[in-house]
Amino acid sequence: MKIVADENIPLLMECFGAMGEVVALPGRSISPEDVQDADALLVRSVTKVSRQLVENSSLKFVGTATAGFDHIDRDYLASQGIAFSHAPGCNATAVVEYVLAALDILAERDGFELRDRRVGIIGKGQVGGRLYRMMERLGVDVCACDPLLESNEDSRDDARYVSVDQLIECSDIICLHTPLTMDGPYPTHYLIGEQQLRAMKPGTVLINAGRGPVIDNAALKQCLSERDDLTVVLDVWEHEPDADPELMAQVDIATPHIAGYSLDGKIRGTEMIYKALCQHFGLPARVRLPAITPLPVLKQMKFSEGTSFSTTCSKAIRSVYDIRRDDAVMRKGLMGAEEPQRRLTFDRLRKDYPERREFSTLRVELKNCAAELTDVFQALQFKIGDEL
Ligand SMILES: NC(=O)C1=CN([C@@H]2O[C@H](COP(=O)(O)OP(=O)(O)OC[C@H]3O[C@@H](n4cnc5c(N)ncnc54)[C@H](O)[C@@H]3O)[C@@H](O)[C@H]2O)C=CC1
Ligand SMILES: O=C(O)C(=O)[C@H](O)COP(=O)(O)O
Repeated sequence: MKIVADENIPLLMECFGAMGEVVALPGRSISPEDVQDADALLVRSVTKVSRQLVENSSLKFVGTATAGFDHIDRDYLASQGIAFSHAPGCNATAVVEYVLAALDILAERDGFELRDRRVGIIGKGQVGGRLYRMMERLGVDVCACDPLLESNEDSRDDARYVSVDQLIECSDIICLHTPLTMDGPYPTHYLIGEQQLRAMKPGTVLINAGRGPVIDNAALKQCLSERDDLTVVLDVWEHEPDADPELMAQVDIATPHIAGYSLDGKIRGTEMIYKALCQHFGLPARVRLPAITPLPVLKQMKFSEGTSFSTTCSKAIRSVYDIRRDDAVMRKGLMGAEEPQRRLTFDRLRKDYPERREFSTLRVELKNCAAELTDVFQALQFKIGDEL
C-alpha cells in the first residue's frame, strides 16, 4: 500500500509505517502527481482535497486528522467511490481550553468575573457542546445558537437555544464554533458581518476559534476602527496563512490557528484516521496510541491553604497553557513582515508549535481548600488529589 500524508501528522510512521510505503510531504504542496499512484491520502486542514487533486489517481481512501472538513470535496470523493473519514471531536477539549485560557487572561486584565457574564455559543457541536456544559458546571449563564441541532428531534436537548440575533443581543461573551459552510439552510460564511458586529453590546468579548471566514474580516476591521469597546480573540483568519497584520494589531489576542493544537488532541486525530483506514482496508489496528503518547512535563501542582480562588485557577490554567505566549510569538513573527515571509511564518509557527497538554494531564492537590474550589477544578477537567 502507498500512503501519501501531511508531514505534520504526529506519530505518522509509528502508526502507518508498517503498512507499506509512507510518503510524508508538506500539506500545502501535495500535488496530483504525488497522489497519482497512492492508495490512501492522509491530510490536515491545509490540503485542499479537490477534484483537481484526486482525479486520475488510484486513491481509495482519504482521511483528515482534523475535526473540520471544509477543505475536502466530499461529494466528489463519494462520486468516485473514494472512502472519506475525519476526526470528529479529536481536538474539541483543546479548543475549549483555548477559550478558557483566553477568558482567564481577559478577566484578569479587564477586572471581570466569568460568573458575572453571559456566554453565548454559536455552534453547539463537539466544541460548543463541551464548552456549554463546562460553563453550566462553572455556574456561568450560557445560551446557544445552533438551528441545525435545535431543529433535529434526535439531537435536541434542554439547552437554552436562541437565534443569532438574540444571542448577540444578550451575550457578554460570544464564542464561534461552527464549521465553515457556504450553502444549506444555515450557511456560516460571514455569519458575523457588519450588522451583527454593530449590534454587539458595549464591552462584548468575541472569540473565533472556528474558521476565519465565519467573520467578515474587513467588516471587523472597520468596526474595530469605529468602536474601541469590543474585545476580540482570533485564532482563525480569512485567507490563512495570510493573516491580515492590520487586523492582528486591532485584536486583543491573536493566535495562528492553534486552538486545537494540544498534543493530546492531535494524537487523537491521528488515532481516529488510523482506525478508519485500518477498517477500510480490513487491516488489524495494532498500534495503541495512548501507550506511545509522551508523559506531560508538568504532572502535579500543590496549592497552599488560603490561596485565593481566582489565583489558584489562573495558576493551574496558565501552567498548562499560557495563551499569552502564542499571542506574543505570532505578533513578533508576523507584524511588520512582508509577503511571502508572513505566510511562511504563520505556517512555521504551526509546524513548530511547542508541546501543549490538556488540563486533564495535570493533577491538582488542594489540601484544606474550599469544596467549591474542588468543584471548579473538576469542571475544568483537572485531576484532583495527591497520587504521587
Ligand atoms: N481553531 C481550531 O484549531 C479548530 C477549529 N475547529 C473548527 O470548529 C468547527 C466546529 O468544531 P466541532 O464542534 O468539532 O464541530 P461539530 O460539527 O461537532 O459542531 C459544529 C456545530 O455547528 C452547528 N452549526 C452549523 N451551522 C450553524 C449555524 N449556521 N449556526 C449555528 N450553528 C451551526 C452544527 O449544527 C454543529 O452542531 C469545525 O468545523 C472546525 O471548522 C475545530 C477544531 C479545531
Ligand atoms: O481540526 C480542525 O478542524 C482544525 O482546525 C485543526 O486544528 C487544524 O489543524 P491543521 O490541520 O491545520 O494542522
